[in-house]
Amino acid sequence: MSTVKVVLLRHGESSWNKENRFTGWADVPLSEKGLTEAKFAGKQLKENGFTFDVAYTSMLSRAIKTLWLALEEMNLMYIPVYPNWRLNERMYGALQGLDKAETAAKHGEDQVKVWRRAYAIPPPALDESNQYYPGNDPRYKHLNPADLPKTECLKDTVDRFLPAWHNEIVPQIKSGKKVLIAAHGNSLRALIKYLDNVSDDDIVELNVPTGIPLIYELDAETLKPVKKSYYLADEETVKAAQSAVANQGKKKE
Ligand SMILES: O=C(O)[C@@H](CO)OP(=O)(O)O
Repeated sequence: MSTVKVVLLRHGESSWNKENRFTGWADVPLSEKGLTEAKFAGKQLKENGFTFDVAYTSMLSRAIKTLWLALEEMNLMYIPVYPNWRLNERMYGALQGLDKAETAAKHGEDQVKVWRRAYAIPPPALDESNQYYPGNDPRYKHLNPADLPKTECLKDTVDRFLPAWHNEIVPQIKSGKKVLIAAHGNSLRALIKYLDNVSDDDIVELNVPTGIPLIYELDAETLKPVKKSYYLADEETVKAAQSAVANQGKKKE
């Protein structure tokens, strides 16, 4: 059976990850730590013998910059890079910009966990006057306004991500290209849910750390995983980074 590898990379720490604010489609930059994580991810990929023919990313700077820095480390700045809005982070609606711990103190940790991780329950929507409404952002001017979300649960993110997977990314993989996907915590959870067929309940507990490449080995025909995906880092580092993400929704003591 022939197999293909596809690599998923969540962007490095952003300034709002650092400040613990809900981000979604808000276009915030990488923090200093995030810049370092992105370069380190590229270094790790190179040292482990990975190379790529084509890369996909979102329309958001933190994922694009992560990809650029990783590709620079790998001497792969010449490969085609396709930014696609369908790979954007899950739209966090009216929560965008709010402090996660303060929101937990105000509405309760359980409610915040629902807003952060429930599969089918979206956070409150933003309206068109909100500074983060994507309809006011020139990068989305070619999109049908009906496609622009005002909030999303993970199910909505799955629904808008998968057309990019099936129509853009899969044909590249099938033509023998090695693909790197640089995206976001929740947009990658959407893809992981699909690839691993994770149940609606189990996906609630799945967290993706920043800046650590996640390797999928897929059957070249069916594009189903032939073994469990793995991060390019030791288990302890990954677990600590995943629980740090999970704990962002807790109140401050
Ligand atoms: O704020 C966000 O957009 C995401 C990713 O940073 O956070 P969370 O892990 O809370 O879904």
